[in-house]
Amino acid sequence: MAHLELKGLSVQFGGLRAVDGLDLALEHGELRCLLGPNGAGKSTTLDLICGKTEPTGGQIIFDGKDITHLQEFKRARSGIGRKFQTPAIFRELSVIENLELARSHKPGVLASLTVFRTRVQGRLKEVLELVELREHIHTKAGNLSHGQMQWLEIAMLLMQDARLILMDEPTAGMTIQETEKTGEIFNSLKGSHTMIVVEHDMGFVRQIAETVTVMDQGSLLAQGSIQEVENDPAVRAAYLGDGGHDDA
Ligand SMILES: Nc1ncnc2c1ncn2[C@@H]1O[C@H](COP(=O)(O)OP(=O)(O)OP(=O)(O)O)[C@@H](O)[C@H]1O
Repeated sequence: MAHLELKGLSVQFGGLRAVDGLDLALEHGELRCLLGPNGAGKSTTLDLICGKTEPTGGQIIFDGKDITHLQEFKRARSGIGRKFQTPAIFRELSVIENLELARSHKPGVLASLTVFRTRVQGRLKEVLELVELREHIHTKAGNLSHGQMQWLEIAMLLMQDARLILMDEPTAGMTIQETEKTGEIFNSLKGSHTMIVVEHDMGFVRQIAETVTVMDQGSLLAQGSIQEVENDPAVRAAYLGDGGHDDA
């Protein structure tokens, strides 16, 4: 059974079909890169999956359940995490306080300020090591580098037990080293977390890609391995190639 399935998913804004009959299926633990020209409907697709936008047609099935009209907070509770370009971190709190707050919002865990005294062990330790913030637990989030802030937000989603993580241009504004580290983080989440990554940086896509889906004008244009997609004439015409987006 697919972890996430979109069936004929559509949304119309006035006369514009931003997402138009999109079919997509992701296996458990799969990392899917979502590519396409500006305005193709990629961010809107993520908005539809996390419940920020209500579809005008089609279905969203997550973990075998129809969540098409489920409220956004209930989707978050059921394990769908969304990372936006501007990280949703508390800049005045330390790294560890941000992570403890994220954990305390997990269903079934009582929110309590005493959690701030929790020792760095178990899942928290694992997550801190994954995002290389173990040495920065007492640093104010607002004083972290741009890349570290993005990783902290990913860590927060992991502490909330997000099992499907939706990411919109996660490497925007990152240095080459930060981008590479982000790729390593994503690669190590493969298998245990299902991810959709909207990305324009083709070098980064090559670092992390398994299956790539290309959208154009709200619909699926092509799907396959990075090589298949890069050699597809329709993709080259709409997105890559001359005047396109091959910035690798
Ligand atoms: N809330 C909204 N109301 C009206 N139009 C919208 C809304 N959200 C998105 N759109 C339009 O829907 C289309 C798809 O936008 P979307 O942001 O999903 O594209 P995208 O593929 O993510 O593009 P980019 O790569 O530039 O981020 C665009 O034409 C956009 O202007």
